Amino acid sequence: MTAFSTTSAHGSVSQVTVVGAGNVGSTLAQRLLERNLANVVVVDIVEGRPQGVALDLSQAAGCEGHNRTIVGTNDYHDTANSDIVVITAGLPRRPGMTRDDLTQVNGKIVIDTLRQALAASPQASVVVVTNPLDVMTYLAWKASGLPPQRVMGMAGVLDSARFQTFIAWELGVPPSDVSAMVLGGHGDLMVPLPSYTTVNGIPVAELMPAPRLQALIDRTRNGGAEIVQLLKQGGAYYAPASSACVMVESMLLNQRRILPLAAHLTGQYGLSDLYLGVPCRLGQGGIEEILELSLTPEEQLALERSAASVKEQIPLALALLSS
Ligand SMILES: NC(=O)c1ccc[n+]([C@@H]2O[C@H](COP(=O)([O-])OP(=O)(O)OC[C@H]3O[C@@H](n4cnc5c(N)ncnc54)[C@H](O)[C@@H]3O)[C@@H](O)[C@H]2O)c1
Ligand SMILES: O=C(O)C[C@H](O)C(=O)O
Repeated sequence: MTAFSTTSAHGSVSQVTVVGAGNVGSTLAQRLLERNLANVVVVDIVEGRPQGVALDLSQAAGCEGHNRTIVGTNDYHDTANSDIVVITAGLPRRPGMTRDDLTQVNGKIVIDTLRQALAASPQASVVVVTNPLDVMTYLAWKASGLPPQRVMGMAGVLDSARFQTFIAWELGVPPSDVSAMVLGGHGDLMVPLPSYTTVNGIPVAELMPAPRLQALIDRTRNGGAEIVQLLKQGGAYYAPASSACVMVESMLLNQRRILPLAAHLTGQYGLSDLYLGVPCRLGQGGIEEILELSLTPEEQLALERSAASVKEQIPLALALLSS
């Protein structure tokens, strides 16, 4: 069991609200508890679901040796004074759908749940997980009225973890030896960056032929859809929960890690007025810094294409704010 203890700004044990007690939300709650990172309140619209998840996870505490608590509720009052709110509420896609097909239905859920969660925890930072990720994060930022440093989206950590895994399998090395970087929107046009991907410092392009590397890039771009196809109902949740947990941990422990995540751009990479996956330093107050990597002309073009496809969806999402 980890020995550290996380405390919030007000001196008590940190608290995380997880909105949505479905696959991603309940697995994230499990990760947070079992790493002893925070007390968790999980909230969902379905009566009984968050309560059942909380009871089940509570009964694992002795076996897992953690001393954090979890409450399951349908009432946002029970989530009061959380340090971080993670939004996982919303529909996952089905085989054949794109993430963008979820904009209308999930946009309404994100606005509604975020407003209720922030009314109870106005000091919280927000991590959005719900798809389509970059557009939902932008919508959450607009709906919240919070500074952009406190609203971010989880996808780059997941996409990079997938790239890391595929490279590790290809080369027969442990995943922990691979450091991978994927930028851009969390869609088919995401931008895996071999030039910033290494195996213990060795650029990945030196370790495999170009066509193999391209196949791993393509598999990474298709990583979510591959699992949606396999599961038939719903999408990935173990690696997404781990990825969200990494972001929450970096904030709660003020690790100030540099992680790819969806951040609000105001001219970085020549892009503005959207949320897109870029490397950020993540600490207690949220996003402390957006790092601007030097990209090749091809990488820059790929990032711009990815940004354009995210931007296309923004008006549709913003219309939900006034409906
Ligand atoms: N960003 C990423 O990388 C990433 C990764 C995995 C999943 N996702 C997305 O996360 C979302 C959740 O995925 P999942 O697999 O957990 O789905 P799920 O269906 O298992 O869980 C979703 C939960 O949201 C709840 N919910 C729906 N409307 C609600 C509301 N108004 N208030 C409170 N709760 C509400 C549902 O009752 C359900 O329990 C999906 O949109 C999915 O596409 C994103
Ligand atoms: O692919 C999905 O619909 C879920 C998620 O975005 C993922 O990448 O696993």
